[in-house]
Amino acid sequence: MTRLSVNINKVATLRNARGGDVPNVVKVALDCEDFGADGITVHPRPDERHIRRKDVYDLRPLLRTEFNIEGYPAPEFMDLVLKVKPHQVTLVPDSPTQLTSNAGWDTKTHFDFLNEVLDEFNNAGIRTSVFVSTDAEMIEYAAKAGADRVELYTEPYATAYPKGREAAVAPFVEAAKVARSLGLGLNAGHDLSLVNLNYFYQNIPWLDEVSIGHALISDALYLGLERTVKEYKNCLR
Ligand SMILES: CC(=O)[C@@H](O)[C@H](O)COP(=O)(O)O
Ligand SMILES: NCC(=O)COP(=O)(O)O
Repeated sequence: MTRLSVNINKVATLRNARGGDVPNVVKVALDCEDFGADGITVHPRPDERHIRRKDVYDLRPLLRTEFNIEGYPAPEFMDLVLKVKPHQVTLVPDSPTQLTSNAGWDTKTHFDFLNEVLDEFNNAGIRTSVFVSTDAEMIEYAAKAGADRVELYTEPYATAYPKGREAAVAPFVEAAKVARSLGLGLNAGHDLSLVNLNYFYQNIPWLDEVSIGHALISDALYLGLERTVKEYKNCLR
């Protein structure tokens, strides 16, 4: 089964536009779970422009599904994750001011750093995932560094999909095979949508998890949250 983890960053972005507590991030997360989501993802950034540290603490005791925290492993982030102890931490190589994630790790260049960080999370009993491109060497070094899983950065797939979906998915199928041969679990995310998700899943049915935020929350404006979560779940069958 491929799990759907809903990324609720965009819900927090909307809330923060006015201050206050509308929409309520915790309620939306719990509703996503009720509507069929298998997990909740947050990506707290250092400037707290969407998910705040407080949201992470508020969510932890109330979630009933898997909690995935993504981010760059700066000391503040590591401290937060080690205190909150989510089911999974996903390491992303974003700089503090970055608009959104736009690349996977160079796991070879940053091997020693990743190895140290992964050790800390592994010792704390938190499943680890490393955000990578489809480059086989990057996946191999993620495994050597101690990752339990890799998350494939799917923006290039989403961008190439309208021009030709077979060519778009081909490097991801190869990367997924490399990950499987190394015994790594496999996640995917970034710009996945109702348009491109089912084809991705059909080609890589052994995917463990997709995390989806931007398109899903945008679709919910038209379809409503309940129908949207169900439609994304249907894409994973
Ligand atoms: C790692 C990844 O692809 C997502 O977490 C993405 O970066 C979402 O972050 P934003 O919602 O800040 O764009
Ligand atoms: N890990 C990817 C994620 O959580 C959501 O990315 P996006 O759907 O907001 O592009």
